[in-house]
Amino acid sequence: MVYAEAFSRPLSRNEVVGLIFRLIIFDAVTYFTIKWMVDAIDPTRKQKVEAQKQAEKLMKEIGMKNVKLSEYEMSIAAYLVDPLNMHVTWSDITGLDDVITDLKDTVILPIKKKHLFENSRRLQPPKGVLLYGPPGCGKTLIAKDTAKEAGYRFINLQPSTLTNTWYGESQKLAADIFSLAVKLQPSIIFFLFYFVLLLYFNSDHEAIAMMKAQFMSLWDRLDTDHSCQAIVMGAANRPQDLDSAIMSRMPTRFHINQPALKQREAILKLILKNENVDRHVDLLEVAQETDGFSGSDLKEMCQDVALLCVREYVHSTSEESHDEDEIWPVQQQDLHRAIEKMKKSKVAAFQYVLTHVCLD
Ligand SMILES: Nc1ncnc2c1ncn2[C@@H]1O[C@H](COP(=O)(O)OP(=O)(O)OP(=O)(O)O)[C@@H](O)[C@H]1O
Repeated sequence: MVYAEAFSRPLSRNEVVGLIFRLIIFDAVTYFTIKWMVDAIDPTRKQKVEAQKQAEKLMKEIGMKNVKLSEYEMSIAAYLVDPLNMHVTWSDITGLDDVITDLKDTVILPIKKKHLFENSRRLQPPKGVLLYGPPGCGKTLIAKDTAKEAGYRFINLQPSTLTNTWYGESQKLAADIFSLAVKLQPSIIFFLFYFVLLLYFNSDHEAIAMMKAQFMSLWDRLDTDHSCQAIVMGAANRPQDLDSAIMSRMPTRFHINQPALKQREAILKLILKNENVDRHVDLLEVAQETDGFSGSDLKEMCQDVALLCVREYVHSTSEESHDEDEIWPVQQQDLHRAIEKMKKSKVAAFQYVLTHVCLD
């Protein structure tokens, strides 16, 4: 009754201003309350805040602190590496000379000599490059070296960045991956098309299907814009698991194979080059014993050997007499023990995957 009376007469100017003011306050309080509630129940909130801090630090380091980034761009930029801060060189990779030469000619040359390709419609730096082969054989290392030599910023996209998004957020994230690559150009976005990401991409969930469609169309836009200096590089263990839409966008492909005997010997030499190794150690014999090992397995095995030598030294001498220079050199039998240990752990890991992943 009171209200009816109040609204039956025209409102004064002050009353209108007061009403608008109250409405604004009410809307603001509602907005911030809902935002606070969404943030409070968002399980990825903490991760996002940390990513934001890291992204701000990295953007400052590359002299782009005034470039405005969205929340999703921040979470992707947290994995940015500036080529000037990359401590990798081609000499960190061995046994892959043919692949590296081919990659330098097909990917790096058109980037570095862009002016020679400017008037050509057919010869443009590739926008989609796929490195495929077994795990631990140097794909990530090669992608980083490519970015370093080309002088491109390297965005190492983590599968969790895509898959940990809320329902409905993934489309926004897909758009922001590409907008960030453009803002940070020249840049390489590096995807690991592994188990988690493949499950995600191959899902027939409606929201993911929409995200994928948008992802592909943005990728096409990047591909057709010749002035844009951004490349998508992907790594996959089994290219046959990749969707044909993804494969067709990565026509430049390189097979990174499991290292053969001579390559394993070269990788062992490289990994052990600064270690104290007994001069009687025969690395060819070690390479023969490590058939089926990846570069990453060899690295892990050598780290295990180094640890073994330190451990044995520490246990066999008193604490007062510990001296780094006295740790005895790596012997053939140390390497042999580490190989056997590694083989056992590979079998155990394989059995675990068979029973827990394949049978689930
Ligand atoms: N050809 C190689 N020469 C020298 N080191 C190598 C080589 N291959 C692998 N390594 C060693 O193994 C580590 C892992 O390699 P990298 O991460 O590049 O492999 P990947 O193929 O990307 O593996 P994944 O498929 O598991 O992601 C490297 O940091 C390096 O120490």
